[in-house]
Amino acid sequence: MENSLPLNVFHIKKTQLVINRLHTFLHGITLLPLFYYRITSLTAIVKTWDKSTFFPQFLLLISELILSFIWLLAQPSKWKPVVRTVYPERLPGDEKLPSIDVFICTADPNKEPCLEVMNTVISALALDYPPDKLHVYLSDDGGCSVTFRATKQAWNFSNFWIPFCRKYEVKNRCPEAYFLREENSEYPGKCDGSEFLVDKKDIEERYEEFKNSLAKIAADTSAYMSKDHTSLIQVISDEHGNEIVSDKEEMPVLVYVAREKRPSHPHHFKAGALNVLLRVSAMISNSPYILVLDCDMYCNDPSSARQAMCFHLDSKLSPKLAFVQFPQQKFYNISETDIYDGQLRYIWVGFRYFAVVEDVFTGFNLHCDGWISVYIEPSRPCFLGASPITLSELLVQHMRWNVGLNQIAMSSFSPLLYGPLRMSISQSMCYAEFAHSPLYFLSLYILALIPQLCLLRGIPLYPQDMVEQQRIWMMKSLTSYLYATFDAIMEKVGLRTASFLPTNKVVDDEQAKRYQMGIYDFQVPALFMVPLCTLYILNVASLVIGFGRILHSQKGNEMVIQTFIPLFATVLHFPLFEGMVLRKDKGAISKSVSLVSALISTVVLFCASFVS
Ligand SMILES: O=c1ccn([C@@H]2O[C@H](COP(=O)(O)OP(=O)(O)O[C@H]3O[C@H](CO)[C@@H](O)[C@H](O)[C@H]3O)[C@@H](O)[C@H]2O)c(=O)[nH]1
Ligand SMILES: [Mn+2]
Repeated sequence: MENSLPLNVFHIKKTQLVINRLHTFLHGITLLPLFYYRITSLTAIVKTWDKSTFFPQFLLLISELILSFIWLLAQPSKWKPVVRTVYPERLPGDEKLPSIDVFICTADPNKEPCLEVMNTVISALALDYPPDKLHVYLSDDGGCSVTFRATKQAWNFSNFWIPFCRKYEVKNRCPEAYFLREENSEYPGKCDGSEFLVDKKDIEERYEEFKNSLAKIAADTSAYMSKDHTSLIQVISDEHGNEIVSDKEEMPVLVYVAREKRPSHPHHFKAGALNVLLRVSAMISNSPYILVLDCDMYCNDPSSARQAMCFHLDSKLSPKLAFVQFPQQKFYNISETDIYDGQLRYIWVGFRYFAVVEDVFTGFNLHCDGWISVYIEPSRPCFLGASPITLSELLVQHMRWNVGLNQIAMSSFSPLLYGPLRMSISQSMCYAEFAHSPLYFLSLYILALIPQLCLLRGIPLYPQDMVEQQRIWMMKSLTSYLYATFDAIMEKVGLRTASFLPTNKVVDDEQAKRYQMGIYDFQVPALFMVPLCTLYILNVASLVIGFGRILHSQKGNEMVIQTFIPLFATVLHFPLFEGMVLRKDKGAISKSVSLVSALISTVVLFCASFVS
């Protein structure tokens, strides 16, 4: 009988949707005057053919076009944000669940430590899924005896680890992470009693033994990676002579696979390894679903497979569903950067070799063929990966990804060409955003060089009236708008009647002269000048103090971006500085205004230091 309750639901994040769309709209609107200015000034330059300004303006136009292009491509992915929730407890009984093959790839024991790889293998073996329906395949692209021997040790340890996890419903089934973080408190019900403490001590000792055995293997086995060897496929089983667990629980299958490699034959890296696993698993377990993991991505939540089944067994989704994707920015080893990806895919496409980002490319092809995918971000991350922790590793990793993205962008599979006929425009745009993101380099080089060189040569690239507009708008906002609001409120509550003060049309010669020369006339009532001068002094003071802090304190880095605002204000309103300090003419800011402003600023600064 069909269960009437849904296995999964999704909600549109309405507030996020409104914010995103508003942002798209506002950003889009602001781009228009920028391009209008760029194009009109370029046409004017073309008419006079002034080479010194044409090239910088033209390069800036290119840079802004690229940035706007990628910005535009990024919009569909923000258009309709959704959250998905799954109900694994509504899944049919274990006997009705389909079987799963887990693929784990490793390539090089020198770069991917055996202990880490084996932890991933063990966490996959310990998934909360019927053991007769779970098969874990480890592809060893290095074909190293170290990895092979370590796999056997991992199997031996799992024979104790898995029953322990099942008995105490351990949530974190990656042993290294479990012993590191002591998560028992999550399940106080199961994990108090003295029996637990005895069992835990026992399993902890076994884990130490396991680690020692790996260290021993590493010490006396060669980590040589042959590029010329036949294949080795072995279903790992209990070896004769090993301690036999008396009441042995049922275990999943673990298979070690080192594919054949020949120097003359391209092996296609991870995609090649995955396709070999597809063929090998077809002979052994041939499960309809596969879970693909990198060797550094351990299972952090044993229910991930069941969570994915909430989509695959949903009769509305399943006919078209190619894969379930879990979030890509969850790491166990980092502070705040980078990417991992754990995916469940149907056996269909084999994995595409074409580019070194086989994950993006395979996903793209599946979507082009009419398959759909779902993305789920549970509050407890299902998988945790390792991210590079040195700049060098990070830059190399991103270079590989971007080589792959460029391979796609520059081919006939370019998402904007290949996609729109096969999938929706918005979906093509999402892939195109990825594929074209390497182009950022061009924009950034232009922006990092051209305005700077033009500044040295005295060539203006942005409209002059933009500066004036900004400056006057700020002056008006800080004074006229403020007082106008007060006035209106006072009038509303009957404390004052509104009046129409006509603007002065009498022209003073000196004032007219200054106006013609573009010099500000600061003969303005103190009521207007004092707030402006006070805020200016405060901004300058905070800039100076802030810079000092950045140079002298360790946490200074956090403050860098924050100095941009006072820096901008200081530069934009430089005429106020001239008016207070440098100018001596009649239009300068009066001494009394400067003095009062300086006094108020000091009081504010004093109070601020008092508060902190
Ligand atoms: O010839 C190879 C090279 C790599 N790998 C494995 O591929 C996985 C990913 O390699 P890694 O060096 O960890 O690359 P990352 O940049 O961290 O991986 C990201 O980028 C890859 C595409 O470049 C995707 O395959 C991964 O899923 C994604 O997490 C690892 O398990 C490797 O062992 C192989 O099996 N054979
Ligand atoms: Mn990785």
